Amino acid sequence: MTLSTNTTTMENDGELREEQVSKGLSNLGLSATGLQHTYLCLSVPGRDLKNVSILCNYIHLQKLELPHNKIKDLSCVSHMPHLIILDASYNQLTDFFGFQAPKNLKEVNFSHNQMSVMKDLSEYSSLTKLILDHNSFSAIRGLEKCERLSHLSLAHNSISRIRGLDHLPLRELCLSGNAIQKIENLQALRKLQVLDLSCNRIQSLSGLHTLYLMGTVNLQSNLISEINEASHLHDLKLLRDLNLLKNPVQEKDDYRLAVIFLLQHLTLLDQQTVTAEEKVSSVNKYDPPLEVIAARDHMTNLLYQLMQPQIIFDSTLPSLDTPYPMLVLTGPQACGKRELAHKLCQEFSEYFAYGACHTTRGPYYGEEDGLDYHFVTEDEFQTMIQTGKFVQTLQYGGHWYGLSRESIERVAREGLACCVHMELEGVYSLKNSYFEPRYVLLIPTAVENYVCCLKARGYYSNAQMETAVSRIDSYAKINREKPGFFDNVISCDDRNEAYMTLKQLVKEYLGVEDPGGDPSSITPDNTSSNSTGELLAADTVNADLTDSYSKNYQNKIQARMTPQRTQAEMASNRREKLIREALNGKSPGAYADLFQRSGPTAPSSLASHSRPTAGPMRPVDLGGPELDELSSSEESRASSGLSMRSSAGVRSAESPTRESDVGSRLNIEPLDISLLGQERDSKGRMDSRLTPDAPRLGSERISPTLPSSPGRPGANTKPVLPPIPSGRKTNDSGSKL
Ligand SMILES: Nc1ncnc2c1ncn2[C@@H]1O[C@H](COP(=O)(O)OP(=O)(O)OP(=O)(O)O)[C@@H](O)[C@H]1O
Repeated sequence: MTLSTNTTTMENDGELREEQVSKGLSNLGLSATGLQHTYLCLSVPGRDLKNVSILCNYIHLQKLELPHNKIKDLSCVSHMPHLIILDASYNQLTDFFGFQAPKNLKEVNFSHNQMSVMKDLSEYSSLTKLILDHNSFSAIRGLEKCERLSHLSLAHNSISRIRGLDHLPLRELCLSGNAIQKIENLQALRKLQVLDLSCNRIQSLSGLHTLYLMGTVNLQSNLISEINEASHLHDLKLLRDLNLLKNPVQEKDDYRLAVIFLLQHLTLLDQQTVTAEEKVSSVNKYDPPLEVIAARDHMTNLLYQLMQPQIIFDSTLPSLDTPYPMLVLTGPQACGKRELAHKLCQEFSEYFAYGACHTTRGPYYGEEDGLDYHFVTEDEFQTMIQTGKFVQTLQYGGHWYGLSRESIERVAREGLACCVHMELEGVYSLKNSYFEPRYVLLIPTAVENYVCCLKARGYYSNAQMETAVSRIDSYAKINREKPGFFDNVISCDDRNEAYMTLKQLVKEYLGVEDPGGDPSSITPDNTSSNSTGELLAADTVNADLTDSYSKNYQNKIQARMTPQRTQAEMASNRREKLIREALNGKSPGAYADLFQRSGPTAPSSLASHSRPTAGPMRPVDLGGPELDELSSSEESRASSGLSMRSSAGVRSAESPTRESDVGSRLNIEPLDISLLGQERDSKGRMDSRLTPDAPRLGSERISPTLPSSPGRPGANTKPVLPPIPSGRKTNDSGSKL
């Protein structure tokens, strides 16, 4: 602190007198660091002084404060070799540093004077702070050698270009109120922390992206009109305070949220604190996490569904307590999910049928409406959303995709499990629903092969391909970080191998032998019937799926499907007839036991012990409530579980052969995908074929009694894997084989 003179008498000629000096003198001072220093200070503010030549005699002054006077000449400073701080603001100085350099001069304030030209300050190498506001400078120059200058202010001058500051160790720079149109030549100011460029004519924020220590940027009252300009500041991780007030960009819709999204480290925007709520809202709006996308999608579809007139018993689908078996193949676009789903449904037609989604994209070559997708217009799709037809939807690659309730029901009415394919968001969305599918992730591990597949299709732009490739990581990350999210993971680098693995997996789920017998025994271009009487396309297994698109994939599929569909239809009709009869009490037959007991809610392969081979069948012990405890809900289940029962994985108690099969199958356990994720990490590639025998870590075992998604409705009451239908086979007379 300095002591100011209280002198009341002042000579009219504006000359500083001895007695004023003596009153204004003080030898107390505090250094900027707060350490006590003894400065020899003179402070004579606001006395209309014009002539301070008397100060030539005060050669020991270290701090001189002469603000708010009318001084035009400061040459006396040349006689103060020890001067450290000089404040000559609000005077009439025209000469910039019009004195010989005091060797240790550190801080100078010449603001509110009449200077117009900066001169070379090479001799002032000790300068740390220079305030030159409200002068008439039109260019910055002469500072090159000021190697300690950390604070420079040239506000309210006539500067139109930023230059002459290269490599200065500036921490604060103020160029407010000039005529600057462009942020330039600041790249080398690596230590800059505070920048004030307010009240200029700046339109773009480019030119700041390398200033990594920047914490505060004031751009109030400029001409910034695009929100995207904020992305130039994206890499400035220490930026906390940004002021864009009075810029045209403020008029943009959602300006604040958008800027907060782009600059998530901000704590102050336009002089207002950025709240945590704003940060969350901005992320949810501009880059919603998959969970949020899925939650919104689920909410939308559920709400629209609930808004429709409800029809009791119009659905064969289960309720919250009775999961309907579905198989969901997921993975990045063009990884072959759809082909594998078709193939699987074809070969396991007694168990699965393909659930075709709706899409607004046009059919690719060879695709058929109703078989691959239901191709609909944008309007039709939106109408379907608003009439509550969808279980989930997704906008992907500019098109809508949606799985309709009817697509699933159509399959459920046949007594079959529905097999669908979808992207990750769809999986998240389904996990919100009352469906409890098994999710099999098909993931490319050889990226080059995958890119080749994408290119081979010839449908996708480079950007689309890049997106698809980048999503591989999303799938891998989730698999790694959320053990149990996918029930199984299969590498799809080789489609044939992938199919064999998938098939093996499904057989384990179902607990069946190969429905097609030994595939290697099937010769191309023939069909044969296997032990169960199913017709199999001859090249089902051996077909080279990798280039199936180019080989008119559709024709092949159709050729294979036609006889089988007939077969499947016959089987379905038989099942439906039997179920109806059973419900009417006419014929207990093959389905009677389905309505008398509670079916297991996870594949028997997960059970830890075998069941008795005869007598009333008990559910596999999954660590859940005992059969007796469940019996109270059985009647209601029986009335609602029309197709669910037939597809609930209940095995026949009357089939010892199958029971013994079950016993031998009890060793088969679900693949340990958490381990697989780790393997992929450590090896860079997953094993292309994942077998149930794959090694696993005991601690990472998936417990069948664990809820698959904690917090999900019903998750605490259901096992992780819902049942796949037992695929009860019937001969023509309807009795079990
Ligand atoms: N209802 C849906 N919800 C979410 N994703 C879906 C849905 N229907 C289809 N998809 C996915 O949208 C993506 C784009 O579909 P597209 O038909 O272009 O690819 P595809 O040829 O079926 O891919 P793939 O060969 O992997 O099956 C695919 O990954 C597909 O699985």
